[in-house]
Amino acid sequence: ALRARHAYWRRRGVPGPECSVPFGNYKDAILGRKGMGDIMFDVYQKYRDQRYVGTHFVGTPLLHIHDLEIIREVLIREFQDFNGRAMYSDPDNDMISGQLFLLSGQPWRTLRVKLSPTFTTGKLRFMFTTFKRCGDQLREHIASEVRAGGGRTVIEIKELLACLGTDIITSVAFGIEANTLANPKSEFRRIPALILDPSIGMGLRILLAFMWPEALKALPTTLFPAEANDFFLKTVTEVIEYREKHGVERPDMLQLLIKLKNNGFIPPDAPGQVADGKEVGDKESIADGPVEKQHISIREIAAQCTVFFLAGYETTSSTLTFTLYLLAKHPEVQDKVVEEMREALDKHGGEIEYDTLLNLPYTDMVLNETMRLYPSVPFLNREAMRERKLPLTDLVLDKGTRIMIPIRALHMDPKYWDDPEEFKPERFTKDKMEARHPMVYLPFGDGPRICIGMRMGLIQMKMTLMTILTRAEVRLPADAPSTIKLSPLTVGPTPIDPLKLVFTERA
Ligand code: HEM
Repeated sequence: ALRARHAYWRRRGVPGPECSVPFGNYKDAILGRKGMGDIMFDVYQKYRDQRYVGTHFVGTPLLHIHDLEIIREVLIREFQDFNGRAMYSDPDNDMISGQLFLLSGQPWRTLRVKLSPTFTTGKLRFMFTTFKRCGDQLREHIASEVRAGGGRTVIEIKELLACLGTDIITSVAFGIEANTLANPKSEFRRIPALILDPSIGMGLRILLAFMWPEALKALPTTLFPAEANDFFLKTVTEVIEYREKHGVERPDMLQLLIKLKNNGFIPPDAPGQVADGKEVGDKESIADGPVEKQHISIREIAAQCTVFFLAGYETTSSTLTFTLYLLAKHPEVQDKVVEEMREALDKHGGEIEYDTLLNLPYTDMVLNETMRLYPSVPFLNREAMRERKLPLTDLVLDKGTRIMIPIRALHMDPKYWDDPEEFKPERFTKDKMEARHPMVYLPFGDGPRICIGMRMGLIQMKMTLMTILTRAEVRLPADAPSTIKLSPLTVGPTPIDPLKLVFTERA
């Protein structure tokens, strides 16, 4: 029966690699030897010139899109027919799985419209004081380490940035100051590690959530360990009850979600403020006309805060880890970044404020180049919401067909990038970006389902880089590895070994 299912794409004339029984094309991912993104990368290398390619995850057919115009149709122009994720989501039995990243169709649309006002530029400005407090703690932490080392010290940056990322997102999403930089044993470090640290058990659950959700639903387990689900629900419930009982308000995301719970909407910004994913043309717009009042329950808030935590913490802290590593490896780039930052600081009275971070074009280029080499999410996934032809082709897709867009492979294709392995921020000057097809670079996805936290992630990363680099110079130690070894057990790029950098006080 499996052999017959493995003929699914061949019967439709779709090219692709041979399947083996029982795993199809994903044996190495299922056995924990390679990441899902690596397999899509390999398929792309072999079938680079095919517009699309079919593979099978056990018995489930997946369609990989390589052609940039088809990608644009799926993500943007024909989005209404491809808005789903085709992922595991079972909110009735597994509360945390009722969250934005996992939903499809109308439930996704409704929730995205409700949550978008949380992520506008106006709301980011409102929450910035909360970010900044964490930045101040980071500054103190680094200063005291460097002082203790007599002006120079070695710091393991993966852990440092994970603590900082945890503190920022815990503060902004849960309204709690965890200060894990000072308390590394906090539950806010231990619990997310159960989900995010490389492990066979979690790796397999996430693999199934992406590729074979029916199997995960049939198992007597939730997506995340029960201990983590209970922890997130309990935390959110307690904080909300406390705030409501004592009339406490705080500039954070949770406050906005409490407003959604009680009033059915989040107050809009002044005109001209935009939310990620909402500046799209009529056809792609997700909200037609005014949004009705829609309340949200405490359990729903807990599910969203949890995804904000996981999506916001892991992506930004790993991108920052790679950025600092690359800047340590390329001191001339680091010098230019610091020069730009110092000028911006001078213009803003020496303080890191929201506005200080808005005009840092070279730093933006460096972050873009880092996310090209190490995209936090190595592929995008979509679902055909009805039977229809794949845009710009005659291939008829069944309803529910899973579509994969191998962004890391596109980011590394020599057809679009000279010397793709090299770190060259100059690829991202305005002119060069305008000259390139927009679909060859997709670190935040695109279309109405683009990362909802893009601006927040970028602001957070620039604040952190400015906090660190204007006070300390970072360099690779003499025994540093020339490349970073990545875990095959996580979806995003996760360094296996500790990553140490030398921090020296700047004059
Ligand atoms: C470096 C930082 C980040 C990167 C590279 C990143 C990347 C991504 C990507 C590639 C997607 C999928 C987009 C698509 O399917 O087209 C996504 C979705 C998402 N991201 Fe981010 N992200 C980052 C930071 C954040 C932050 C800070 C938050 C929240 C606090 C966040 C929350 C989300 C959510 C909720 C979704 C699901 C959106 C939906 O399905 O409608 N992300 N992100």
